[in-house]
Amino acid sequence: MSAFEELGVMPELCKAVEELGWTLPSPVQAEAIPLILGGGDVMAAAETGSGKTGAFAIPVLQIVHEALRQRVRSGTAASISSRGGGGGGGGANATVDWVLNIEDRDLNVALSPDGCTAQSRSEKSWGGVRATGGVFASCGDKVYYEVTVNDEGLSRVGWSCPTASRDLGTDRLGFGFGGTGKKSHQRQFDAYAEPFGQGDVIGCMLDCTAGGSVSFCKNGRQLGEAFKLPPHLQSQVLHPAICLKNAEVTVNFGTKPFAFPPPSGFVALTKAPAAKVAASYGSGAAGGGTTGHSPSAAAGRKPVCIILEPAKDLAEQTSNCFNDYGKHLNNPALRTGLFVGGIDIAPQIRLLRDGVDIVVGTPGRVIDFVESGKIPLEEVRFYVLDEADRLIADNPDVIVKIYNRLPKAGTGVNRLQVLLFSATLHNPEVKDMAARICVNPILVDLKGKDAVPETVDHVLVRVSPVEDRSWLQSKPEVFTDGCHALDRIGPESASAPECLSEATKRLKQRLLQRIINTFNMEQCLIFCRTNYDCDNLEKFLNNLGGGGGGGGFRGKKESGKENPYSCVVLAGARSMDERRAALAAFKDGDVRFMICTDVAARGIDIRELPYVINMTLPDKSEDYIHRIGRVGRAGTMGLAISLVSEVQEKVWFCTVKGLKPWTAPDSSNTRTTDKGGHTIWYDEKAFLAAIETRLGRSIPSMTEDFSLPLELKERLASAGDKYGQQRGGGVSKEVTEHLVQISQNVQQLASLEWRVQTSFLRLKQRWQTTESIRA
Ligand SMILES: Nc1ncnc2c1ncn2[C@@H]1O[C@H](COP(=O)(O)OP(=O)(O)OP(=O)(O)O)[C@@H](O)[C@H]1O
Repeated sequence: MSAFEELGVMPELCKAVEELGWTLPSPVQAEAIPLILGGGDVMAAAETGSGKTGAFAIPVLQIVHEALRQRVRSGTAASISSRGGGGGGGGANATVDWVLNIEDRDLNVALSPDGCTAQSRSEKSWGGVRATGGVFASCGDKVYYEVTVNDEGLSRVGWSCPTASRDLGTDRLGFGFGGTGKKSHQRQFDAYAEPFGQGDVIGCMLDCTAGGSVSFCKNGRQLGEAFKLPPHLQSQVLHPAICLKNAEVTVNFGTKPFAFPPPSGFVALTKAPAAKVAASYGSGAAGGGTTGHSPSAAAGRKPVCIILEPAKDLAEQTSNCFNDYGKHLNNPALRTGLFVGGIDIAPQIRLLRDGVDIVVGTPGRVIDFVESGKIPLEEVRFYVLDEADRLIADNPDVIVKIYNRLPKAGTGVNRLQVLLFSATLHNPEVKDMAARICVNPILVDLKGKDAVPETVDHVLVRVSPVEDRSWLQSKPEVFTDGCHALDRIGPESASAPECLSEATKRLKQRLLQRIINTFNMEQCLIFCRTNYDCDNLEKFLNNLGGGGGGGGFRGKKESGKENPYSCVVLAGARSMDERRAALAAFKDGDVRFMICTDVAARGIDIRELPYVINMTLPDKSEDYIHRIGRVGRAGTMGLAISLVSEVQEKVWFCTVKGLKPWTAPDSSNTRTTDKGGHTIWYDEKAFLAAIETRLGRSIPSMTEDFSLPLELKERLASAGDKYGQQRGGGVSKEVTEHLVQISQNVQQLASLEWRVQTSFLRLKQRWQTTESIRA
C-alpha cells in the first residue's frame, strides 16, 4: 500500500502521483488530504513549494469523481460520458458530418460552402480552424485525412484538442507540421522531414494504439513519426487542425477518394466508428451517444468545484495539475476547464456548454460567467481559494458574491466545503473572510507565520552609487524608466537625490550583468517592479546578448541557451499567448532568464530553478516570501539574490495593476504624487527591514566580487549542496524524517490489516463448518 493510499487516496490518483515520482506525501499533503476527504473546511498555510496544489487537488478530484460516479450509478446524470476526457470535445459517440467547423475558426479564415477549403489572406497573423469532429486518442484505431496545398502561402496541418490554441502547435494541446519543414508542439519548432508547398498533398495520421503518435505523409510517401502523444493527451479528443498565413488548402476527411491511399492500417476519419468519435459543438453533428448537444445534456455536467487563482498563468498551471493528477480517473473521466481573461472566450463558452466538472479561473472571468449564468453553481461542492490572501486582498467582493450564490443546503458528504491555501495566510483580512465563508475551518499551519523553506539561501547586493561610480560609464547601454526625464541629473548635481536615484537604476542593470557572469547562470528568474522595468531590462539583456532587442520571445529560438543573456518576459502587460510561450520557453530551458513582475511571484512552479534575483525589493514583505519561493521547491536548493539600494529611488507610482503611467497623457509629469505627479520615492532599506523582521533574521550581503558569505559557502560545502539540485544529494531532511515517522504507522497498519484478514478468515471457516454440520 502506498503512503498516499494510507491517507485514503484512491488508487487511480495514487498511480498518477507515483508516475510523477512522488513517493511520500509532503507534510501539508499528509495533514490536509485526510481533513478534506473527511469533509471539513480547511485553511492551510505551508511554505512555498511544499506541494499545496496536490494537497487540495488530490482530495477534490477524489470527491468530485466519487460524486459523479454516484450520479452515474443512480442514473441522475445520463449525460455523463464514461470517456469524456478533459478536453471538452463535444458530443461523444457521435455521427459527424466531417467538414471544417465554421464555429471553431479564427475570424481571418474563410471556409468554402462545402466546408472543405480554408483560406486566410492575412499576411501578418496565423488563422486556424478545426474539423467538426475528432477521435478519442485512446480509441485504439488509426485514422487519416488529407490536405492539399492550393497556393504558396504558409500552412501548418495536424491535430489538436478542441480547447487548444488554433495557432497550431504553439501549446501543449496541439501538433503541427508546417510547410517550412518544421514540426511544432508547445511552440517548439523542430526540423522534421522536408518542406512542402503548392500542389503537395499532406496525409495526416493519428495512431491511437499503444500510447498514440502523430505522423505525416507527403504525396503518399511516409515521413516518419513526428510526435508521441504525451500522457496528458492520451485521454483527450484530437481534431484535425489547420493553420494558415496568406494561404489556401483543401481537406479531405474521406468523403471523396484520397489522392494517395492511406498507409497500411489507417482508415479515413469518415470510416472511424461512431463510438470512437466526438463531435464539436456548433458542428451540426448528430450526437448519438451519452453526451449530446442539447441544453439538457449540458445541464447534466455542472461544475462541482470552483477554484480561484490570482493570476492567469497560475490558473493554467493549476488546471494542468488537475489534468495530470486526474488522468487515470475514468467512468467518468473528469473535465477541468480553464476560465481566464485575455484569451479567446469562445472555447471557454463551448466547454461550459459541453459541461465541466472543475472550474479553474481568475476572479474576473469566473464572476462574468457566473453572473451571465454560463457557470451554473447549483451542484458546486468545493470552493477553493488558492493564494487566498492575494485573492482576498484584490477581489474580496467577487469572492463573497460567488460564495453567496453557492448552494449551502447539503449536509454530511454533500455539504459545501471551502478551502483556503497560501504560504502567507496570517493576516486579519483572511481571518475576516474565513469567518464569512467557512464553517469551523481547521487550520493546517505547519510552521507558523513566517515559514520560508530552509532550502532557500538569501543574500543581498548592496547598491551604492556613491561608492560604485561605474554607473558613469556609457557602456553597456542601460535603459531606465524616465522618471528623471525632467530632473537635473548631470555631474554638477552628482550628490542630488534625483541623480543618485538615476545612478542606482543604471548601476543595478550593470550589477545584474556582473552577477550573471560570476555565477555563470543558466537559469534565473528576475523580478522587476513594473511592466515597464521588465521591458527595459529585456532591452538591456537583449543588447548584451546581441539578440535584436525589445522583441522578447515571439516564437523564435535564435536567442536560446547559447546566448548567455537570452531572456523572455512574463508580465501582466504581455498577451496571454506571449506569457504562455515565455513560460514554456523558460521551463523547457530554451532561454536562460525570465524577467517578470509579481504576476509570477505566486505559485509558478519551475522545476529545479537555482536562482531568483530581485532587481527591486517588493514593498510588501509577503511578496518577498512568494518571490523567493520560486526556488527551493520540493527539496531543491535555491539562492535568492536581492539588489538593495542604499539610497532612495524615484519610481513610477502604479495605482492600478496593469496601469502604465508612462503611457498616460500626462506621463511627462515626473513630479511626485504629493505634488500632483506620478512618481514616489521608494525606500528599499525600509522594505528590507520589514522583510528581515518577517524572516526573523538578517540577510547577509555578498562580497564585492559576488562571492557568497562565508557561512553559506561552508554550509553548502559541508552538506554537498548545489543550487538547482536536491538538498543533501537527493533526499531532503523533511522527507527522511517523514519517512521514518510514517514507516512506524505503516508497520502498525500492516499488522492491523493482517489481524483483520485472519480473524475474518477464521470466522468464515467457522461459519462454513457450522453450515456443513447443519447440512
Ligand atoms: N509529495 C510530493 N513529492 C514530491 N514532489 C512533490 C510532492 N508534492 C508536490 N511536489 C512537487 O513540488 C513542487 C511544488 O509543488 P506546488 O506547486 O504544489 O507547491 P506550493 O506549495 O503550491 O507552492 P507555492 O506556495 O509556491 O504555490 C511541484 O513541482 C510538485 O510537483
